Amino acid sequence: MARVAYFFQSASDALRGFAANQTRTSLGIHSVLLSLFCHLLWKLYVRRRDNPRGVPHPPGPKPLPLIGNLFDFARENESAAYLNMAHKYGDLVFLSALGINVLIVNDFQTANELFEKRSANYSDRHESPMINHLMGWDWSFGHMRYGERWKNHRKMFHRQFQQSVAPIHRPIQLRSAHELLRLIVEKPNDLIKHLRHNAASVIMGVVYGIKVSPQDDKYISVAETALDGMARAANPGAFLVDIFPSLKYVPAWMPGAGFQVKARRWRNAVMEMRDAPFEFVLKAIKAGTAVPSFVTNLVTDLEHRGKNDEEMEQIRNCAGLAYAAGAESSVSSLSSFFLAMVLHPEVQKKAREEIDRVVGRGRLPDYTDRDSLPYISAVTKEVLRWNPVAPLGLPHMSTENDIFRGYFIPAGTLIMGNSWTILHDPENFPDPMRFDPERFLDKPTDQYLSPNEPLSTAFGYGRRICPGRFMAEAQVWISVACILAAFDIAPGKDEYGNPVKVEAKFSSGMICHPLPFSYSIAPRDQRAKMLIEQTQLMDA
Ligand code: HEM
Repeated sequence: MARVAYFFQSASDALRGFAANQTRTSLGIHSVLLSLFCHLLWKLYVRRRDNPRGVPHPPGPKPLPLIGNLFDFARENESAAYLNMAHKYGDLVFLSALGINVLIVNDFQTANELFEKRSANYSDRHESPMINHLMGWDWSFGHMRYGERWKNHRKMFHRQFQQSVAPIHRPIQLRSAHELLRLIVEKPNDLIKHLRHNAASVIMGVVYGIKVSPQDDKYISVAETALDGMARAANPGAFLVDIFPSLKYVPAWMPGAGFQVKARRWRNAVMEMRDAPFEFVLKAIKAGTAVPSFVTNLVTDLEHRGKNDEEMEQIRNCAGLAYAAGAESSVSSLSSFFLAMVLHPEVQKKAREEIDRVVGRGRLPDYTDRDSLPYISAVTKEVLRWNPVAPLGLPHMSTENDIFRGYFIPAGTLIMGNSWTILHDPENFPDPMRFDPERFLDKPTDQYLSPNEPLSTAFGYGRRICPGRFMAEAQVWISVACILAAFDIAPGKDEYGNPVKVEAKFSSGMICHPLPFSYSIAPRDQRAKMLIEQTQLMDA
């Protein structure tokens, strides 16, 4: 199963990995050092040219000669490492190594000033030669440079997933939540597998109208190969071509150019992931058997207005990205929810009391209950805050040189909004490590996250903020509501029948998952089991 470090790996990993792996490459170390030297000279020249008065960079650890802050980039426990730096250096922390500049933004107001108020300059993305060019991800607008092409794709995607439209996806989300309950009853030990199937079935249903199979689905297998390739390519220092982009012109037959062969194999999966379900829907439209979906609606509308190849390509690209961008994040959020419930029986109890009082025991909750279940909404928000899916956000890139609060931020700097630090700021969220839904109860019960609310940082920043967030949040909500209505969640038992001690520990990397933990999950009682079984008939 693919673990998606989606889009591209953090600059820290790339830089640290380069240091670790360069000796293993068969390309001569001397030519690498020479290229590096020329690269640094060029960067030095650019720095003098662009910043002749030597305006200081934002504060940060003191760089060493030549290698800069190479060893200051955190490689594991990133959140803790950057939180420590935030304590030492403040809202802005600047790191620089091998000509790559990284700015870490640790405070909500500062993030707002850069990503919202100066969004024209802080909405670009860095292009990875391996991922974007050689592996073929250049069609994905999540990877695209800021500009007309990105805007057109984003606009199309937004139209189908914006706040006012997102509710039309709810029937599929509700059905998938019910299916998740049934799968858990059937095989409670395969929880993570079921969460992956759940994410895939919502996205493939909404985007293509395709029903995926819980076992060995052909579309999902291809997507997983594609995403696995991206995760590997994003591994620290995996491919020198990301440090020296001109290597992308080296032909595949040259010694040491194995990366070209791998890139070609992954590229096939990337293109099939995008093209196979799309072609299926085109055929279904022709045959008159297509069901309403993102692709069906847009293609039918386009054919009505007169075919336009560019727009058709855009539909194909937007649809292809939805699974790549959305699946793993939804899995991460719901896994964190299960971990939180194992650790907090008192939260389960309160949630269940609310559900039983409002919904009763004769049915499962649905979206019509949403306004009457504020505690469930608070649990959903707390899940997104407690363990943000992308703790360091996805790096944005600055397009032009900027002076901000008297500091020089060069063009091409990677800006990481430190969502973890922002969402654990004790001023906004007292006792931040505690999983405590009550903190959201006295706040307005708006269902959706606005950019003015710190919690929105769980979905990123400014013009790049997650365009799937309305659907994503609604999916977490309905899953949380149905699971709490139907199941008891507890720590697993050891061989003597004692509960296993569970701690909240999370993986490193771009997308953060809870590390495997012991759990037991079973229907609350016979009545809950019956309700779960009945969903099969209701949704047939
Ligand atoms: C709980 C689930 C999710 C979380 C926490 C999440 C979070 C994020 C974050 C942090 C970003 C980066 C934003 C930035 O660069 O500042 C992002 C980007 C993106 N997300 Fe999500 N996401 C989720 C689900 C989804 C879903 C279900 C979809 C699709 C239906 C989706 C589509 C996208 C796309 C297309 C981008 C790229 C936007 C761009 O570069 O313009 N996400 N998401």
